[in-house]
Amino acid sequence: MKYDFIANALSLQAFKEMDYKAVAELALPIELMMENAGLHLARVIARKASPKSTILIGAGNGNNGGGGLVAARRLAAWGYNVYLDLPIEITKELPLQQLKRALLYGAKREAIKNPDVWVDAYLGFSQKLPLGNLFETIIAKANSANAIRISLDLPMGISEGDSSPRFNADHIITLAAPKKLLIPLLETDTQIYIADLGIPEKYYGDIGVAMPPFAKEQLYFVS
Ligand SMILES: NC(=O)C1=CN([C@@H]2O[C@H](COP(=O)(O)OP(=O)(O)OC[C@H]3O[C@@H](n4cnc5c(N)ncnc54)[C@H](O)[C@@H]3O)[C@@H](O)[C@H]2O)[C@@H](O)CC1
Ligand SMILES: [K+]
Repeated sequence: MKYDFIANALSLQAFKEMDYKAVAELALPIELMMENAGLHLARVIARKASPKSTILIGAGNGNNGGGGLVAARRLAAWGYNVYLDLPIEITKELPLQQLKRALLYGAKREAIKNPDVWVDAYLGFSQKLPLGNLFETIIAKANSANAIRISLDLPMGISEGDSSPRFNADHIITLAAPKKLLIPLLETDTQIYIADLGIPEKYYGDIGVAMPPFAKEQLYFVS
């Protein structure tokens, strides 16, 4: 039976509670989950890119950005041409560490104008709307670019309680569980994947939902 995205979708609040509980109880460092998130993201990007593609990874000063920077590092290691768009100074410890690594691996700090692939790891589940001018300008440029657009976790511009311009993702790699905020996108051409971060099945069961079928597919393709 197909996994029911809608029946198992979580509010952001419920998702964060499950996620934080697993982190606290299982001694799971965020950095470990970020490494998994970034690798899943990099795998999807690598499938969509060609060896000559230019890949622009937009990263913000948070854990969503940190995941994007892990992907930048992995892709650079595989030989891809990786560029970084860092509209906000990266100051927080984890994303800063990931930035240092990505640069050492050869990613270039340059917001190129016409990338073949444009990755949105600018903001994730802690984004506050309205986004503000800086990010709205990036969204306008990205949405009019002739690029494959890929978002990590939640596209920038999608959050609870508001509507805003949003990064028009062709592909979304959402983390660990389906999110209610993504349900309207099931009716569109956007392709959604759910990536396993290693949260045990029990944590899903405890809040009354089913874990995506990660035992078989750790990067589960929804539609
Ligand atoms: N267990 C976890 O919490 C994990 C989180 N991960 C990733 O981390 C993301 C959440 O990370 P964070 O909580 O660090 O936050 P985000 O990366 O979503 O946002 C970063 C920061 O941006 C700032 N911000 C929010 N709205 C803004 C706006 N409109 N303009 C300018 N700045 C704004 C906030 O200060 C926020 O803390 C998830 O979406 C996911 O991608 C994963 O990497 C791994 C595990
Ligand atoms: K994002």
